[in-house]
Amino acid sequence: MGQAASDYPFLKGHGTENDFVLLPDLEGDTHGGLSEDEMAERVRRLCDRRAGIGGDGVLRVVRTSRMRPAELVATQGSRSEWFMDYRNADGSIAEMCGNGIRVFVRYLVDEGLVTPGLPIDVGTRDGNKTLLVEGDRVTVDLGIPQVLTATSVSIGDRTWSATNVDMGNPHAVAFVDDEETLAGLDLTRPPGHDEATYPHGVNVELVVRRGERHVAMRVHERGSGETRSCGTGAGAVLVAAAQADNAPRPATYQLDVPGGTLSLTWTEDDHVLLTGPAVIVATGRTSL
Ligand SMILES: N[C@@H](CCC[C@H](N)C(=O)O)C(=O)O
Repeated sequence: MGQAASDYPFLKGHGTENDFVLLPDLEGDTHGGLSEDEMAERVRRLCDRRAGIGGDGVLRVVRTSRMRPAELVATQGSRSEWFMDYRNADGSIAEMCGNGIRVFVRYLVDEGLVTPGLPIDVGTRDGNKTLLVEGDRVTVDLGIPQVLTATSVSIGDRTWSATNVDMGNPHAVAFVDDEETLAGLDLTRPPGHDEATYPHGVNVELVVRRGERHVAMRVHERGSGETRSCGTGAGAVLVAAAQADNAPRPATYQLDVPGGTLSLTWTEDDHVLLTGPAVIVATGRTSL
């Protein structure tokens, strides 16, 4: 009789339906021994929506001090006790995940590992992020965005000029004419983009206006495909919209995504704050 593959705990959660498999690995001894290739393969199996659990990405929850020496460079000397080791559904590593980190902190609160109502620090490959949990809402400070040289994106035979926003990870934000255009876009494949501008790929947000300080988006995420929300993408949309509107700071926008609604503020000191729900919906064990 063959030996059963060893199983390990997981949780499933989402923030405005940007969904994730969480892997508690607090001491780094459950997944920390895998090579990068083995971990990428595990992530692909977990995120598979038919043969796996299903998700836009994986959030490994690990103490910063328990990251392997080879991974420590990624923590950028983080002062946080907790590190969000994030991977996209295709197994690729990304610098940051704005919805994922909110779900990550929901897990820490539920487990009694941090205190709600007080600022919580989490390390990421884009440095330290600070979050606040207030009831069912979780706010993350996404830091200071960088607006880079304008670019363009294309879908089918249509091309739009786009705002190039670095939120720690790369984004291109394009405004389309109307709701009908937005609803009709084919996002089953990555939108065309300038490879020289985005040598490591890009997350593309397509946006329409719905009212004053109120916009809606669809998103194609690098490494995950079309998702129902994207937190860093939401931050990039805020920046592009507020710049286009010449909005005084603090500038607060409502952003509708297919999976719900997010609130965003660009503060006087240049930080982008993202607020919305973040929930855990299942827990279990798997040997995937
Ligand atoms: N869904 C995330 C973004 C995840 C990373 C992204 N796909 C990338 O490769 O940069 C979010 O909520 O920010």
